[in-house]
Amino acid sequence: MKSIAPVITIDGPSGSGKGTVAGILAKRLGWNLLDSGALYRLLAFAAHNHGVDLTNEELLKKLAAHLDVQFIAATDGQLQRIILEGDEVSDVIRTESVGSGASQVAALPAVREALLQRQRAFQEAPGLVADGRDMGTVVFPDAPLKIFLTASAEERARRRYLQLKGKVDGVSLSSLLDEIRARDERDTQRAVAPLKPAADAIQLDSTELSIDQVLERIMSEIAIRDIAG
Ligand SMILES: Nc1ncnc2c1ncn2[C@@H]1O[C@H](COP(=O)(O)OP(=O)(O)O)[C@@H](O)[C@H]1O
Ligand SMILES: Nc1ccn([C@H]2C[C@H](O)[C@@H](COP(=O)(O)OP(=O)(O)O)O2)c(=O)n1
Repeated sequence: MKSIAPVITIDGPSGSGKGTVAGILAKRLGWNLLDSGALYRLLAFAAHNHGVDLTNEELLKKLAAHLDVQFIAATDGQLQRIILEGDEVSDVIRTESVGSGASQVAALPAVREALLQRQRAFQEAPGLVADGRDMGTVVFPDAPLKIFLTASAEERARRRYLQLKGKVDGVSLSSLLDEIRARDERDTQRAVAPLKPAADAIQLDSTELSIDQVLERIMSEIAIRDIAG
């Protein structure tokens, strides 16, 4: 019988720490990493480059199905790199305007459908850490460990502000808070695969926790389940 690689899903709103925690966990376990939000960001970015309107579901579906993207795994001292149509876009897709575009295209059912198999293809031995909004509910419903990571909107905006300050011109805490709230609203209210905890997810509020404390909690859940060998 073909053994199926285990998956740890980490879902939650923007700025809760999913990407950071997923990246460290994948490295620690020696597992593959799926940053599913990057796929929606890449699609929004590619649509902009090709002059495709973010409401044109038919064309976005085609673009999603043919997205020419490579994820180059993190190495010591280097984060994962993302290449779109031959160009490195690891940093440019991280702006809040691309995030907002990602949230818009992500509300379209045909786009989500077109990206589903691409995401499931990341489930390879020895295991996968997958972060996003619907990893535990839709993409990997059988995952043996599902985390739903949250934090207050104020704390998430503060984290984003610290992250972007000095790198991006004109960032303000109050506009980041507005953008985060608007994205939360769109991501939780959409009809298809909305942001919500899976029934069997462990909910972790990181507002008062450091990154190390969050990791410690997740490592203890991994140990309890004995899923990482
Ligand atoms: N528990 C935490 N405490 C303080 N800062 C954090 C915590 N978790 C993440 N961060 C920081 O917050 C920012 C956003 O984290 P990120 O992992 O990108 O969130 P997400 O992927 O959920 O949007 C990063 O700069 C990260 O270092
Ligand atoms: N599995 C996913 C991942 C992201 N999305 C959408 C919704 C999000 O607002 C955007 C961007 O996601 P991303 O995880 O990169 O955003 P943050 O790092 O949390 O700010 O994409 C989604 O609908 N489903």
